[in-house]
Amino acid sequence: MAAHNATHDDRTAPRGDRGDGVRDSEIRIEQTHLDRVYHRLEEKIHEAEFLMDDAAKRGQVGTPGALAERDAQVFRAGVHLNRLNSEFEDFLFGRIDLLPGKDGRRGPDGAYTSVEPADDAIRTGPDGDRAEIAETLHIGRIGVLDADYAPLVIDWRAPAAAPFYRSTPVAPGRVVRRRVIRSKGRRVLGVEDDLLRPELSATLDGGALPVVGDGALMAALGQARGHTMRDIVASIQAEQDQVIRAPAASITEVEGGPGTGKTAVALHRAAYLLYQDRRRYAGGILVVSPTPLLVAYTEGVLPSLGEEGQVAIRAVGSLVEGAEATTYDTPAVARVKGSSRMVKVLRKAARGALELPRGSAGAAGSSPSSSSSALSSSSAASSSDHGQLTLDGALDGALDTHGGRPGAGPGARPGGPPERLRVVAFGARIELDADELRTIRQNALGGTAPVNLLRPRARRLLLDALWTRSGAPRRYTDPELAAEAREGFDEDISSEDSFQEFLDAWWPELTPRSVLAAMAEEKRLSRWSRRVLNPREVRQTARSLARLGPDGQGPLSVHDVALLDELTTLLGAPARPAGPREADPLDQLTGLDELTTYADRVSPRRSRAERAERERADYAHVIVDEAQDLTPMQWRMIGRRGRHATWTVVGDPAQSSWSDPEEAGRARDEALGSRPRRRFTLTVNYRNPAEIAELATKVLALAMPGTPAPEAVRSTGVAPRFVPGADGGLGEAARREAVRLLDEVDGTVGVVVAMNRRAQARQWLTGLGDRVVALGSLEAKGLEYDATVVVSPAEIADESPAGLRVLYVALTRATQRLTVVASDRDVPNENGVPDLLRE
Ligand SMILES: Nc1ncnc2c1ncn2[C@@H]1O[C@H](COP(=O)(O)OP(=O)(O)OP(=O)(O)O)[C@@H](O)[C@H]1O
Repeated sequence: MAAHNATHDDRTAPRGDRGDGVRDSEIRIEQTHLDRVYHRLEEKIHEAEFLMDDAAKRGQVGTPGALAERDAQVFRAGVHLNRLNSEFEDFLFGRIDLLPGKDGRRGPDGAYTSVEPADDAIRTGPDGDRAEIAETLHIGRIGVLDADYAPLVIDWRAPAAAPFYRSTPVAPGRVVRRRVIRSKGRRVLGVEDDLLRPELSATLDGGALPVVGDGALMAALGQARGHTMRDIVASIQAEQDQVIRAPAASITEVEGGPGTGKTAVALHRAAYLLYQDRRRYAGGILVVSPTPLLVAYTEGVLPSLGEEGQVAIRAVGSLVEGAEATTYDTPAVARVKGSSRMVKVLRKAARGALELPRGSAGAAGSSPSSSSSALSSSSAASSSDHGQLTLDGALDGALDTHGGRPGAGPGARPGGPPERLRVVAFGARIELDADELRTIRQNALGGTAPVNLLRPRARRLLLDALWTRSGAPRRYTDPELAAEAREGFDEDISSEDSFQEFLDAWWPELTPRSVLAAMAEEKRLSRWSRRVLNPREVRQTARSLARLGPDGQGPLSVHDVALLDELTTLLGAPARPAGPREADPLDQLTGLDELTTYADRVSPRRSRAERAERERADYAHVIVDEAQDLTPMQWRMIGRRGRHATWTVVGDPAQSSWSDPEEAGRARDEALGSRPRRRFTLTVNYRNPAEIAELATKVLALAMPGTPAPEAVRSTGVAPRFVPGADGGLGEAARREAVRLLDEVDGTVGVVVAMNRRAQARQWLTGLGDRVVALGSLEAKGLEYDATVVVSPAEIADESPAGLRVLYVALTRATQRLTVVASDRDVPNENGVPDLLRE
């Protein structure tokens, strides 16, 4: 596609327009239609309010069935009301004028179903081709029918709306004119038309079909950017529409360069899937985004499309319940933590942590005070119902687990797990020593089951060993009597608090955070990562984990979160006694849309943990944005959340900040499984003007030689600006350029720096207001600004092995203007152009 010159003047210059008179009268026509739509919406709101009232009255009937019905009705009416009451900025945004359909058939919404025009739709005569418009459809965020069930507005996701997006001058189908309507609240502000069959003289109600403006896309692209992304529902392009409406089954993979609309398309696809099969996707759609900044940037898109609630947009560093990554690791550490080699290390750590002193691996439920209660309960030796079994007070090991405490008895390694279990049974002392306990532990740990879930097995093996040691098996020849005695033996020993205390110390319940924190000890990590990590990697990784502190509650890095998730799987959730679950009236209902999520939201009866656990596995569809950045460990984490899901994966290998794409590719294949894949490529850059795209392409050629760049769709006529900043004056130059750009553009300005300059860059911009932001190179991912200042390309490129690709990302964030500030390291030429950006 040729770059389109979209200066302000050009955009507003009418093409087929015959003056403001036509524009105004066309606006009036659309206003009349919008008034009808709002009148109908008001009627629907009254209906919904009546439904709510009626439901409230039913609530007085107390049968569970009636209550459930009321809840469902209130819920449905509430959703309906909410959607209708939402102040959609441009509720009605499109219109298509169509030729009659080939087969003359109409669908349930009253629109012709055929994509192709009827054979006799176009009449060829001496003055050229002529046709009469047979059908006009208005497209909006939700569908509205009039009282006779004729469509006033077609939902943008309905099949009848597809020609609005799909038709092109090359393949117009039935569409003669496509119109984008701009409105605010209830007022139509403007219309922009595209004529898809310009050669045709078309008439509408006997008059010529007027054409106003120069197309909506250019108008949309030229608008100033704010701090949040806008939906593109009024100007989705044909290649994007193919992705949005691709069938949900299996896996949809989308690649495309910067600015091709991958994020926008992914979010619109979520809305489309919900429209297509609300019941199925009410199970939840997960959108995984690389950074919290991108989450905040994109969060408003789905509500603007009328979809809220069913879609969770999460940063990859916040995917684990309760974990919120706030820091970034250095590239070297990130490389280790992201690598699938960590699986082996974590497996060892999860099992090895059982050997650690209590407190260092966070044994839940085994506090120091519970140890001293072991002392008192065990010293008051109890006598059993059998009168023959006594638990000795000398559970030395259990008491010694907090090494160095006064009263620590012999037989325990200071600071380590208990090394001796001693009980009195059948009038005799029975003891298991360190070697025996170790063998029992190893037997219990056999296989790959989660460590916390093996505690009952370990407990049983301990009791087996004590029973054998007691000599009792030899005393009972009658198997029935033996079984009965054994039952009593087990019951008596396990019911003692002190035995429980021993177990807590010897097989503590491990938490993922505490195991991760335990890995901060270099020697220990070296043991757990033998033959997997080299000494340098061990040292760097251990040092980075020290941030977590001894209790593991310190700040997590983005890459720590995937490790936590892996550990959660390796450790398993500790067994909890299952509490009785009250019947939820909403659960009894079937066949109602959105109930699952509603029940989830409102039911206080379901525990947080239960919800978190379900959330881990139960997404119906997973959308991964910026997929090229995920590390193997992150793919494993996301894979766990989409085991039964269908997927949409969007990304651009040329923007990957991960150093080993092949390793990540394998992990991605594993997460996605063997289901068939449907691949799409987006080819048009809607963000960058051609001048900026051209500069970025130079870096692309270095970062990924041979990769085609997407074609920029417009041009501003303004080339990127280069400013030598010299090291001492970098901040000054960056600030000066930011100020200049704030003056030149209406919207936002982003100043992108190498990650280690983030704090400094924030200082540089102090006092410039909230239209300007400082960003580390990795944080710029997915975002866009009217103008950007990229500070020292060389520093960004040298940051990591993927530095050139990260620089490519930084250079492709601007919609209008780009300034590059060079440091000495950039070796700028006399025009300030850094070495990297020259031919
Ligand atoms: N059809 C369209 N109509 C109007 N604007 C569009 C369209 N497609 C994309 N855009 C705009 O282009 C910009 C880039 O879109 P988006 O961020 O989705 O691209 P991306 O491919 O995810 O980019 P990146 O890979 O750089 O993150 C956004 O401002 C988006 O709104």
